Amino acid sequence: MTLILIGFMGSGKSTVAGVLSENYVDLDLEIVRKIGMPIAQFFEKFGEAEFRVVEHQVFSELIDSGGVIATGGGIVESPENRELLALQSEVVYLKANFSSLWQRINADKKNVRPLAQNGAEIVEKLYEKRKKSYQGLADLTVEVADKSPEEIAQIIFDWQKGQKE
Ligand SMILES: Nc1ncnc2c1ncn2[C@@H]1O[C@H](COP(=O)(O)OP(=O)(O)OP(=O)(O)O)[C@@H](O)[C@H]1O
Ligand SMILES: O=C(O)C1=C[C@@H](O)[C@@H](O)[C@H](O)C1
Ligand SMILES: [Mg+2]
Repeated sequence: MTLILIGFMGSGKSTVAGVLSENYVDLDLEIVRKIGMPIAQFFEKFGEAEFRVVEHQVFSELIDSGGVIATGGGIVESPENRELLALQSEVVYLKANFSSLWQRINADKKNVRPLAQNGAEIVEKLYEKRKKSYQGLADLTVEVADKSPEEIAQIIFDWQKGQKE
């Protein structure tokens, strides 16, 4: 069984995956490895549609790896990825209100997110558009805005344990 974290940019998928497992797979990092350049540069050169093709390839190769996967915020954009996610039974949605996410995205200088370079209103529209997909595909939803990564990881561990009992 693969534990898959989904949610908007800044929700903490990569951070929480690191607490859950030291061997977690970060889909964005795997994509960077495959394309040989930063994601922002790939968007500039080839555009979002091409990025989604690569994202789907990498995701379908790793989805049955059995560990923990931190997806990118746009994993639900492609219908093919939504189909893959619907077949999984440990999809965890890290949910937060937009203003918390926007604060985190802007404070995070380490990661340049091409789709977050637009103004808050445009990014919020993207958030509103994706919200239903994240929620609809989730087996577990965790409210993350007021919790530490460790608290979030503990909630997920406890839920997983309950699933196995
Ligand atoms: N629970 C938390 N509380 C406070 N800050 C957090 C929490 N989780 C993550 N952060 C911070 O928010 C920022 C975004 O986190 P992270 O990169 O893990 O998000 P992500 O969901 O993987 O984003 P993306 O979709 O762009 O990959 C980072 O600076 C991280 O340190
Ligand atoms: O929300 C998105 O569409 C994205 C989020 C990031 O994790 C990256 O996968 C990329 O920047 C696209
Ligand atoms: Mg991430």
